Amino acid sequence: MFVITKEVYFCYGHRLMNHPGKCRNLHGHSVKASISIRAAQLNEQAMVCDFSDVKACVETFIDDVLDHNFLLHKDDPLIPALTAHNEQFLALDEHPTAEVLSKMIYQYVKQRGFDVDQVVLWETSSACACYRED
Ligand SMILES: Nc1nc2c(c(=O)[nH]1)N=C([C@H](O)[C@H](O)COP(=O)(O)OP(=O)(O)OP(=O)(O)O)CN2
Ligand SMILES: [Zn+2]
Repeated sequence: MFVITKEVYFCYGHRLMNHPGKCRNLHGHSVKASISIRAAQLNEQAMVCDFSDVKACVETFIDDVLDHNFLLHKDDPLIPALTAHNEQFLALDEHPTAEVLSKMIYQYVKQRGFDVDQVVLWETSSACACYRED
């Protein structure tokens, strides 16, 4: 099995509403997502696939949905105030943890036909979450 990995960088604000510590406060991260694609056989270019194809796929999702957005749980009481002030946010069914965001990226890239091995989201330089299946 061959595995390639492409890294992409982006930013978001969020909070973890039920967190017992400081992560319940509004704060932001400048993060790295590592998207790994696998293949049992290489293509005619001797590649799993081109790094740039992975980048083009994932950047569409990240630019449109996650980058410089404000990620909140759908029950966050801030949402009515943000809506009233016409501020942008993304309401999620789950808390916006690194685990949830890595799964969102995984599912998007998989839906676009890539055989995704795993997605790792580095939320800080010392903390990451990984989503994979099988
Ligand atoms: N399993 C998870 N734990 C935490 C998440 C998460 O998404 N999944 N998120 C947070 C915070 O949002 C934020 O990422 C803070 O993380 P933490 O590593 O605690 O950040 P610090 O910089 O304060 O940690 P240091 O130990 O000082 O590096 C919290 N937990
Ligand atoms: Zn955080």
